[in-house]
Amino acid sequence: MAHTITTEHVVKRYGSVAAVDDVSLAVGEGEFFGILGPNGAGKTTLVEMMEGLRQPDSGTITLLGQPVWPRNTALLGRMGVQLQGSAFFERLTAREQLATFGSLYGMPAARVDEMLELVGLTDKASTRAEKLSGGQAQRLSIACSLVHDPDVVFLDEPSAALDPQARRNLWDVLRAINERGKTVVLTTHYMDEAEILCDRVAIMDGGKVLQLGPPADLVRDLDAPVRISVEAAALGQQQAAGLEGVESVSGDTGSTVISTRRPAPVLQALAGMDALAGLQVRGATLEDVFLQLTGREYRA
Ligand SMILES: Nc1ncnc2c1ncn2[C@@H]1O[C@H](COP(=O)(O)OP(=O)(O)OP(=O)(O)O)[C@@H](O)[C@H]1O
Repeated sequence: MAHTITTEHVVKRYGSVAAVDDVSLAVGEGEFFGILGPNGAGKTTLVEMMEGLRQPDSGTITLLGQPVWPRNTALLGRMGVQLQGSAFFERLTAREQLATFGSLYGMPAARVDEMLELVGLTDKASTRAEKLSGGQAQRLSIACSLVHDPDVVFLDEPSAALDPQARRNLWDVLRAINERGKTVVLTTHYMDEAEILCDRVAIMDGGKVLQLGPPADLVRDLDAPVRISVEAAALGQQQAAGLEGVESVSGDTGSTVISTRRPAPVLQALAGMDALAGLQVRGATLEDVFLQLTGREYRA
């Protein structure tokens, strides 16, 4: 696969803090690439260096085959950087915002309507930016980053502060962008978002990339047990411990929770005992990957 972005041994320090500490990675063409980590992990610093907005202390970064530092204006038209909502011209409507950005790049007027459609804001075209909801403003800022038809789009925590429904709507927009062939680099501290959207994800903490790969592979490589829970009234802990394939049993409020790497015989036994009330089956997630890598719970 051709590489759209490469970073080699990139380091950025602020005083004694290594915000980004020797990061080497490559983002493929057309890839949906996630950078995941808790607050302060170094995500924004890394992405801003990829965008050519901050200078690495050492290491090299290329974007579309060219060095990004010193500031490379030839790359500006080929990358889209999501603006924060506060960067809007407050008194302009959604359509006027887009038209303003588009005209800077000589884009035809029809492009504006196409972008409004893409992010689901056609019916808000005449609404002023200051009157948009949080989710609508985020989508408009994404449309602004795409209006000049860049090859690579950087989105820094686009779903922060959105309610669950607005986040899901945004995910549809992000998928649509990637399906148009754009390389997407997304930073997020939401594990589920990274798991659902990204082809590959780099898990960062303390300035380092701790793990990198497709979310499903990272989870599978853990070889973590599946947790099966049923109502405690349907199955006691002692009974559960005697079933084939059970590794350990615990309980929480009103439930019996079984850990197993062989869920099939356990589920079969539960069905046979008519003990499926309140059944929940939970596989490992990226949160478990983070826990294993760092020895601590993930707290965004
Ligand atoms: N301009 C700066 N001056 C001093 N320290 C900084 C600066 N920018 C970032 N840092 C520090 O570098 C570390 C990484 O910050 P960064 O913003 O890259 O993390 P992040 O993963 O994007 O976090 P968040 O999810 O909170 O945005 C933090 O310890 C932060 O305090």
